[in-house]
Amino acid sequence: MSLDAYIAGLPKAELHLHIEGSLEPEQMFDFARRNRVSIPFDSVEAVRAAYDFSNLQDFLDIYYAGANVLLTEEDFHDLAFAYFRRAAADNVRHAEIFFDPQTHTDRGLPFGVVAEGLLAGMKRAERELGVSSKLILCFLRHLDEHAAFDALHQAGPWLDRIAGVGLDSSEVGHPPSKFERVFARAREMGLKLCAHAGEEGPPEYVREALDLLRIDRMDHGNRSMEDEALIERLAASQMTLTVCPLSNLKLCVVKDLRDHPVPEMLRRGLHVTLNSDDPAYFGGYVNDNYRRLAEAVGLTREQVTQLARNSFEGSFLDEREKAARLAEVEVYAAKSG
Ligand code: HPA
Ligand SMILES: [Zn+2]
Repeated sequence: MSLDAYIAGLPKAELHLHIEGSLEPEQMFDFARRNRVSIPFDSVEAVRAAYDFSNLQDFLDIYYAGANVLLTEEDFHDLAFAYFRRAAADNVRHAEIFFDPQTHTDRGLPFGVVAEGLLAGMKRAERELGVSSKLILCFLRHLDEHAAFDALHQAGPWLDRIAGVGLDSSEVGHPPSKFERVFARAREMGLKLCAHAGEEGPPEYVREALDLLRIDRMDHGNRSMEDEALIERLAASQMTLTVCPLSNLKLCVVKDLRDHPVPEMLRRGLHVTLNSDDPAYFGGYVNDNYRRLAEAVGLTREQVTQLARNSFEGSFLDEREKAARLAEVEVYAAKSG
């Protein structure tokens, strides 16, 4: 069996996926048409041509504009279910998806329209595709602390169906320290904590995410590799890093996939996972990330299997569910060996 075929059938979890970043250009046109919203493109090709980014902010400007076509509960349901269908085709058995409520409530949508639509799509995916999932509310870090508290407050009626909080959007200039109090509040409420750190921001931001936000999982974390003490700390604590190779390539975090830090992260014993981030914008879903990285840096089958194990271990599933999913990985690895 080729490594590509092995990757295709390997059971895996996706832990870093912005649901708004799964909005494919075709869907953008469908939603715009049915909601009578105008978009500044005349064809799917023109949209794809605009996806040429030189940094995170370049991408975010287009990503937030794309979200304007999402208006109804049905839109959010359809967006989520389409993602799960695509993920199921990659043998993603479990996904923990981020959403950015402030992007929508700031345009006048009720929080409940977004949450109910996404939760309905998640429920249907569990029922029809057998893909389990959890929902993570991300605070936009370019906005202030008060806005983050407001988003957490608005989430109140849905908090029994929200697994955790995250921190995304423009990193540089918006350090984790800005959100220390709202993360402390989320922790008291029993929510899991994630934060994007070290995508473009310096190792100091990674340290703040660990020490001030006290995160359970780190999104990206690439620039941790510039700091020896931080590498050792991440290895010792086995902090899960949700790394996104094709995102890193498209946003120029790495110049070439051959320079990607994952092999060094694995060599240093970091608990790394592979994820798609914003697949509609970055040119690939989970299996594309595994395959393209494996090809570029020469991952072995054993390394690929370890990445899949890590994805379940790093999830917010309970220990019994984790064990069941991990057993599926071992059965697959043994059968395909
Ligand atoms: O990769 C990302 N980084 C920061 N914010 C984001 N929002 C969507 N994707 C990203
Ligand atoms: Zn992200």
